[in-house]
Amino acid sequence: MRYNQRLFVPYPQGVGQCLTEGLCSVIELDQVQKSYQVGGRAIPALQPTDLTIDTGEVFGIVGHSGAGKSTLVRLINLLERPTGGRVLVDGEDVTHYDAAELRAFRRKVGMIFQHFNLLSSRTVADNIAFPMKLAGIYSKAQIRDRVAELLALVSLTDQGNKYPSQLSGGQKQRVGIARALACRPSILLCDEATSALDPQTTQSVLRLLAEINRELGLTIVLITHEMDVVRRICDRVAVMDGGRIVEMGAVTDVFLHPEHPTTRDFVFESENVDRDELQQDFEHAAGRILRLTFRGESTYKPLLGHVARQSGVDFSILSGRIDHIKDTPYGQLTLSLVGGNLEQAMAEFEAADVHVEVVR
Ligand SMILES: Nc1ncnc2c1ncn2[C@@H]1O[C@H](COP(=O)(O)OP(=O)(O)OP(=O)(O)O)[C@@H](O)[C@H]1O
Repeated sequence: MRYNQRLFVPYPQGVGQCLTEGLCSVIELDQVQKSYQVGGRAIPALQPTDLTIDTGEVFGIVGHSGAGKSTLVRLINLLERPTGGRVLVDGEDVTHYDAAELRAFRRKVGMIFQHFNLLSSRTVADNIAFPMKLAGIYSKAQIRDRVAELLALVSLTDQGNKYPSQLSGGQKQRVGIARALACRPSILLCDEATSALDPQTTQSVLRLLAEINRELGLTIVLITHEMDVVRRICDRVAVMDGGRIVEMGAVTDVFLHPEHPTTRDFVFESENVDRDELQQDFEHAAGRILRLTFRGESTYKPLLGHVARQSGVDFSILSGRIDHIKDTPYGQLTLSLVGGNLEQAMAEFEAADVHVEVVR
């Protein structure tokens, strides 16, 4: 039998057991590519891609419409078959699984969707139970207990007998999350899971996903077109454009120092920065313009007054913000500086672990 025993030990030992060993759910794409056949022509959607997502990571994939995000994610659970390359989970090539192996594999990879994809004619409890019933390996008691556990996990204990049409968008997505977790997957794929929700509901669904990641140790792969979603819960991010990954790294690095133009667009958009307005402000400002990036501890240090006194520079603030990237506080300030010793001021900022970029 070719089954990866760690992935396919059935409930209840299953994934919990392999997670405590810290072994489950490393996803590797090895030169994976995908073209769709349209009218006899091959339309490339994903160029050959190498990617490793580690156990317990929250990995974000951001990109504009048509960039290839959904294709990439659907290749992970083989909802799409690659036209080339291999998909490996825990070092095992899953690309050539037969139908039975694929069914077992998919139980270990939950998925949630933008429009929830709930069965409207079934109650909340039945929606959550559905994948377990489909799997045909769980007893009635196991299903009942698991549904109760999941309703509590997503804070819907009293809603089990309602129908999806009686729920808000946020509640529907909570049902979607509970259903995705029913068979105790080790990987959760989220395809634009918060795109149909208002900002407040988005926050609460993201908080729930972060909690699930932290407490259950699930690996989460999350597609979005909003950098803000990435900033709030992801550890690493890949930015996609034209069917390829154009930039990838820790969210703090990519977000604070974006290099590719597409990444820069996403970051500016998420910061609500109007670049034309900013440019006009720059034109009115005297002296040198510096962009300072504070990260972690340095965010809260009373540094500006100290540097001004030491170096004798005068400054005015052109733009600024303080926020968090996951749990790390950061700040960004754009200053115009006149007089004094500019070199000394820059050296003082850098000595305090502040990244200094000369804008003008
Ligand atoms: N089933 C399909 N048949 C033909 N072409 C497809 C199919 N699915 C996707 N494509 C094409 O592949 C490319 C990538 O699509 P994909 O859905 O992966 O992008 P995306 O980044 O997820 O976009 P969106 O954010 O709009 O969902 C697009 O050009 C799209 O038109």
